[in-house]
Amino acid sequence: MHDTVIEVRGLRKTFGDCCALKDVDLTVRRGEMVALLGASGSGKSTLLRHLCGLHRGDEGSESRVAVLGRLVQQAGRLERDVRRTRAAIATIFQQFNLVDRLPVMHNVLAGAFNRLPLWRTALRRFPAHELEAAWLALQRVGIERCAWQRASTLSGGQQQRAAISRAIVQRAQVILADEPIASLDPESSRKVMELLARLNQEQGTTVVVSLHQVDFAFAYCPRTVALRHGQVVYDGPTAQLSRQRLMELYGTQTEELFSHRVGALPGAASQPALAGALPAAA
Ligand SMILES: Nc1ncnc2c1ncn2[C@@H]1O[C@H](COP(=O)(O)OP(=O)(O)OP(=O)(O)O)[C@@H](O)[C@H]1O
Repeated sequence: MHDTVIEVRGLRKTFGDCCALKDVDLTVRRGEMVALLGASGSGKSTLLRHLCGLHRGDEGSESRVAVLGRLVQQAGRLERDVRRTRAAIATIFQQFNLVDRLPVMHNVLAGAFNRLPLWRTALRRFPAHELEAAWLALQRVGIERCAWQRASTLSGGQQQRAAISRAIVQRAQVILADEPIASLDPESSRKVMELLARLNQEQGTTVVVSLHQVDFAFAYCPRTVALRHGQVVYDGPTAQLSRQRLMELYGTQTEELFSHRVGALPGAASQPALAGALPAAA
């Protein structure tokens, strides 16, 4: 068993004349829940997409990404058996990545595709134990009543919970969540973050979640990695990210990182030390 689950070394990504990631180094250990914080355009999505091989670093650069002890990419080239590594990584995106026209149940069962023969997934003939696992996963996130609705009929928060159910069925060891709460109301945001935190605490799933709002990082993520202009500018305990430190890191962009009252977040109540580090709500 590898204690290091995510290892990024010298990751560099250039889009045209925009250097989106500049020699990023990152190590995430098994069972961590890490917030990836930064203003718009700081490189959060780009970094997450490199972790699962949806983006490749600059060719010929020193860039190296390994997940669960297996190489994902090196020097801008994807590893040949990246699919095997991806099978253990669940991705949850801001724009709910479900198949709209399919029932929620079938979307959740997609988490089992990696271990089912192709004919079963093509004909949607799922073994009883997989159906049961999907049902239990839907129960766990509290949307089992929506199981046979089309995914498109769910609210944004319910769709994110369906995506979390799919990650459960996938038995993912790593969840990469790219601004999963960006378009949700505060109550739905809280539910989604609580579910991610519970998976992390109860099953030891390693979670890296990019967030716009620092308040949610304080409430749910013990560690924060903060990006600015494609560089890691802070990597450490979220509790040590005072408002002043954020001002130093983000300057005029700081306000963009605060959008909710942390007092409204139950998780924050259990971390009173963090609340003192937060600014008064606007
Ligand atoms: N496919 C692309 N083509 C060109 N430029 C891109 C592409 N993807 C990202 N970029 C640029 O890379 C930089 C980092 O973008 P990224 O989406 O990673 O930021 P982000 O921190 O996730 O932002 P947001 O919070 O707004 O989603 C930005 O300047 C963006 O314009």
